[in-house]
Amino acid sequence: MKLYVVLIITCFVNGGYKSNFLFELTGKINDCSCDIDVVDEFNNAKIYPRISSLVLKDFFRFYKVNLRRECPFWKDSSHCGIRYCQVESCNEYTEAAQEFDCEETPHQDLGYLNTTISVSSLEDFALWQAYDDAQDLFCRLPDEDGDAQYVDLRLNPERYTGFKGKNAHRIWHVIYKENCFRPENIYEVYIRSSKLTGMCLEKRVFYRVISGLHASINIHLSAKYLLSDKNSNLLSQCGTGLWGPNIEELNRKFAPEFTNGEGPQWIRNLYFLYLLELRALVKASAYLEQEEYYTGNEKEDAETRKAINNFLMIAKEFQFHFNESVMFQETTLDGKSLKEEFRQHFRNISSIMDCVGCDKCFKVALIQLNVTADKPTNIDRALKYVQTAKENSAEIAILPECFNSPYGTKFFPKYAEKIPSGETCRCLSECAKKLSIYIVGGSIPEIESGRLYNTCTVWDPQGKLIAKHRKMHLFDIDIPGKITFKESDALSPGNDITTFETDKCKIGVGICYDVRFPELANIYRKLGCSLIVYPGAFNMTTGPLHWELLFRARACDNQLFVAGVSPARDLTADYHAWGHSIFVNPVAQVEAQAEHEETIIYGIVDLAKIAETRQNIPILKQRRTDVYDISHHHL
Ligand SMILES: NC(=O)CC(=O)C(=O)O
Repeated sequence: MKLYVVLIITCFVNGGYKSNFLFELTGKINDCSCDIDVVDEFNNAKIYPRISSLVLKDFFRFYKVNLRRECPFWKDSSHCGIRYCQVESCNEYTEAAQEFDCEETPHQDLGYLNTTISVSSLEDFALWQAYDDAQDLFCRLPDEDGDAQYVDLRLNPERYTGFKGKNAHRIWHVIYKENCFRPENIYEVYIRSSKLTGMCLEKRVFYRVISGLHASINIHLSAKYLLSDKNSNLLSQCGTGLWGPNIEELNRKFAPEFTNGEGPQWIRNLYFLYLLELRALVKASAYLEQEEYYTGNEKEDAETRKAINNFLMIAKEFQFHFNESVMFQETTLDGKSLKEEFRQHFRNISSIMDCVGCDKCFKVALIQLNVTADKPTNIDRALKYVQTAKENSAEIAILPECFNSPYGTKFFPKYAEKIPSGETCRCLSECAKKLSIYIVGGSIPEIESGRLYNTCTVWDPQGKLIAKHRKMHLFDIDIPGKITFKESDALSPGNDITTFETDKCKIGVGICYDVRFPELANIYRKLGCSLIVYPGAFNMTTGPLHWELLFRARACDNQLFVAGVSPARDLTADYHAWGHSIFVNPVAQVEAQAEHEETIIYGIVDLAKIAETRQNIPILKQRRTDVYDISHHHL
């Protein structure tokens, strides 16, 4: 058993916050025999310093959690909010206290989940798992399932909750309305403290625990608030903005004048929860004193054990513990069923936590550009669209194949540039840096050592060239009476597969005709790509025939996201592009598709969708590699 709950609560209650309130909180803690000041003194002097050092121990620092577990109660549409999961900024309390009137506009850095774990930590986790597996576990632990992963709590401070807009309210509504005991004829979501006394002790306790948890979350969010996101950039790690305490926010959440007088009661409930958890730890001390706190590092494990024992000794010294022995006294059927109801409600609330959207997604912009014969115009227009993409919160902007030159072998020598010294590259680099955005630079004719290539460059938000893909499969086709095209008359093929990393996921790159070759997409999937981008210019013959089919097929085969970005159709040009830029999800559904005119379409890459698809239709695990080798067959 880990001490997370009490750790969290005690950290919230630690001194300091009280002096920031515009109101005083003193006196008795409801349903307990102890004063606020007594708890403060005990906590600040004895508990908080110990917990602050305990949370740095690996055993507590790394927390195993399944971030992908389905919400069992409703389809969680907050799953993939734009940009990061975040807590909405709130203006004022509404009638229903503890509920804010919130704007939907996200604070851009809030909620970014940092899943960075060092290699040595990963090695340690394997040891921990082996150790856990060897134990006799009598119940199914919540973190047992295969999709659970460790997160480093130090890298994911409490400011992150994943709550967003209506979904956050829905979660609290369901918790309070459907999973809290309520006095009869009270229909508001939050029960006024004066009405709580109409319920028996057990039901009051339940309500106070939930309200205390809610208060602790709100205090934490105010304590680590995004004060300014000036220095942050879209794909950089969490924390590049300026974070700190927001006293106004704290007061808006708790001051009596903003909360119909209820805020101070919510804080009292947090104290109540603190006492209840302290008591729970003391009750479990016999067990906790024997726990090994195994992480594989003997020295640290011994230190952790020692620190826990010391902590428990101190906790036992506290004289005003919550007296749970007066609860569930009735041996009647009613008394027993109340206890069972208690258990069920707590279980439900734990499951509801899976409905807290966890953002593992990002927005990509597919820029269907009208390409002209004038190179500077093309570049200029492309960059303007990148700016629009950024303004619409896209984190990656993708340009079409041959975006700086008309598509045709006769044009390639004239428009070709060196990479990265050519003018197009310089502009892309500058733009990526200025806007702090990833740019997948469609493709341009490249010249190197006298050879021409059809090449895609990728730029990171610092303006650095992080990948370069030369079209591997040249577009040489002949459909009599329809279209004849021979890229190999002018171009040489590239010989390298190309991926690049963002801090969200790995991305594979192909160009147009490359999409027809499933092997390439298959390799990208094997390399761990979550998205494959194909700048591409199909035409009026092959476009209607195969464009959508191929993108859906690549997505379907590999259960990942696929984006195809075409130039807009220009009927005055030699080559009539099909357009129809397309964004396909891992279940092979078209999530966005353009017509043939110049436009931007957007797609959301939701990494959880990939995991879900692979779990639901596990083709990647069911491959019969034992029978696919044809070298043994007589053909
Ligand atoms: N233009 C291409 O490279 C490919 C294409 O149009 C097709 O495959 O069809």
